Amino acid sequence: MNSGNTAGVAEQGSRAATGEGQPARPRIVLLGTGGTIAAVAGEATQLHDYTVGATTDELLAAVPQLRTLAEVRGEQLANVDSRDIDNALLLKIARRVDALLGQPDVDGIVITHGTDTLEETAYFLNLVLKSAKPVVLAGAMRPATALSADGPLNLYNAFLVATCTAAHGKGVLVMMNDRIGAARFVTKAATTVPDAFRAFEQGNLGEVAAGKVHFFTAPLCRHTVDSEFSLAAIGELPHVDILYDHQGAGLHHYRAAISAGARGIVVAGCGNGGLSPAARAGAEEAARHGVAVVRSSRVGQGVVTASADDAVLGTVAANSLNPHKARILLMLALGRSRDAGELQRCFDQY
Ligand SMILES: NC(=O)C[C@H](N)C(=O)O
Repeated sequence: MNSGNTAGVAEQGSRAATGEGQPARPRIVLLGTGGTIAAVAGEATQLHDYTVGATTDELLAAVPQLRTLAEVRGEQLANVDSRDIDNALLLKIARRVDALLGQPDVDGIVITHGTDTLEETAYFLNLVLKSAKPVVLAGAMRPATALSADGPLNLYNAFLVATCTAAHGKGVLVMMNDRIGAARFVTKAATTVPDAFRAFEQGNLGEVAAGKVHFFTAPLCRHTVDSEFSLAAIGELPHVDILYDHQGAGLHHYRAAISAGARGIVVAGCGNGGLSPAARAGAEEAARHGVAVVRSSRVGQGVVTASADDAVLGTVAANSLNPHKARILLMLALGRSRDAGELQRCFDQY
């Protein structure tokens, strides 16, 4: 049985034998949140301007093969475009997943989700869930009504992964276009093609090929059962803004964020998290107001390294987290400490 960190073809899981001597199928909950995987359009050739609305029951009915893999129960948590997800809905999703994972009659969870902000929800779950049971997010780049819709196979593959013993303990996973991504590393890197999700520097954890799950590797950053963050400690998430740096940037964005009550600002900085004069002045002003500033990058790949300037400005380097994932971690880390050294430790470990 391949249930550890060894690479290879993974076994599908099963439970105790039934009365007929057949192993019972794992019990998987499908949580629907919306997205293009649940979207319909007027024409099969219409790949944009579609409407999110297909229910979890309809998604399950469209892929009857799921029942051969698992005992499935569907639950509709939301049905929205993922850009509509706010902190309150993010917490609602996380709390429901957490509660389900605590039930002995749930062996794993598949979440359908819009792809635009899928990596934010996946990374948040990766940091707060306290279970080794598989949690797999799947989406689609084409609506359910499209020619060559990618949703049904992404969903089937997500169930293959969620019912596979090797998926245990690998953190929250993302299943798109036959690839198994780690929530920590995967990012949406293209606007419309089905092959939109990549982990440029770190690669995929595995792949589904010919109906078999292949794991290549496991993520090393702290996650799930090894994470210090817990939903129980969170009332509401603090206000953290992302500001995009550029030539000719203005200080007014920083002032607006501070006066709107932000407790943290993530700067999508230039190159290796470099700050323009306005961003630098913004970081100084933020420090005077007790607002944490994290330097990420607008580049999209690579590590933002700690700099001597961080000690001067009180800023924190985002490591290899893109700005939107840095925001997720900063919201959680601020719930524990505002100290720049502590925040940097979090960015180094997660
Ligand atoms: N492909 C997608 O799922 C995009 C969609 N607009 C979303 O909810 O994020």
